[in-house]
Amino acid sequence: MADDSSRKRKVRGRKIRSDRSGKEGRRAKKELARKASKARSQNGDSPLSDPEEVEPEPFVETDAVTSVRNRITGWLRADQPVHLIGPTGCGKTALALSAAAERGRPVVWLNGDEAVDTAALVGDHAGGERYKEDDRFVSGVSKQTEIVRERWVDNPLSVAVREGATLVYNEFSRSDPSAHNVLLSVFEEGVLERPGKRGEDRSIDVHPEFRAIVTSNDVEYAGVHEQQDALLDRFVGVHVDYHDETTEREIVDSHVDLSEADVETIVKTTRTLREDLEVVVGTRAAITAAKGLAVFEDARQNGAADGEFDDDLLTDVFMDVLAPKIAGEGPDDIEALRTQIAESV
Ligand SMILES: Nc1ncnc2c1ncn2[C@@H]1O[C@H](COP(=O)(O)OP(=O)(O)OP(=O)(O)O)[C@@H](O)[C@H]1O
Repeated sequence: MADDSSRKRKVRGRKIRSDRSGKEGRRAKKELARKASKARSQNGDSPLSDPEEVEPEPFVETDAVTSVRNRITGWLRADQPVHLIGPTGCGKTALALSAAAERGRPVVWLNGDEAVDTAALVGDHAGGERYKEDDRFVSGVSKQTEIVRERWVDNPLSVAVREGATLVYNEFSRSDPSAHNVLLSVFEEGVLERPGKRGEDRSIDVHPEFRAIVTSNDVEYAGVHEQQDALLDRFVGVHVDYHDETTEREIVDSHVDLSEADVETIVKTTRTLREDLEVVVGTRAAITAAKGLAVFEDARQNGAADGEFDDDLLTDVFMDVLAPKIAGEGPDDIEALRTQIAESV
């Protein structure tokens, strides 16, 4: 994403820095969201989650961000499920949620992991209700019947296809590929089969407004959790890369209360580390480092200007932020990471 495409900006949502006008703005926005939600339910839609409320984090829109988001919403309008592929922490989830919110339909959120199977997607029997009927139709003779009524509980995919929601399925490639067989008939035939369910409503007709956005890490996309081609072919794949420097600065700035010069230093350091290190250094790392530097009072050398942090502390902070990425590795690797960070800083 080019730097020059980031001039126009718009910040939506909540900033940590809060002033009176900000609070009033949020109150007005909440009120609008409440009215929108009411209007939607009166139109027959089920407000599963208010699209205004699925975006509690600040969302920065530069031209570059808006352009990717428009590609996503465009494909959704063309009734194509969208697969967002990109490195960890580059902003896929934020984009997916923003595109979903833009549609003004209810949003259903799902996180992929090993434990997600077909039942976790479509629903399951949640035990049975058991009761006894005791007939004493002839004096002295009694007939007892035990009745077990099964209770079925729908899970996110069933709810989303029925209600015409936008399904945001984060890190979907972390789930077992066989769990996704049910998605094939959803995209192909417009029908969701619920394998465990008995009776006439075993399948659900997919609502015409149902849409899906899935995200995956570009490493896992090609890794052990490879999903079946037949499914991946149904999606359009939108590749998302790290944002340009100006956008990253805007994003960090929207999350913390630091001066522009401070944010600039943090983002520059993050981008240098991204080039120099083997571990993935996403925008999330920049935000976390900025949150740390905002609270550590000894972050500055005496008399240092905005944007100048104590080198050792900057190293410590980025070390803490990135250390989880080499968790489980030996002391040599930890030391090597520290040395590399110190050199880059
Ligand atoms: N446009 C944006 N406006 C504000 N914050 C953003 C924006 N894009 C990304 N962020 C922030 O950057 C961080 C990383 O973004 P996000 O979680 O969307 O990345 P991701 O690519 O989905 O990461 P992962 O691969 O780990 O799921 C989050 O804290 C998010 O709030």
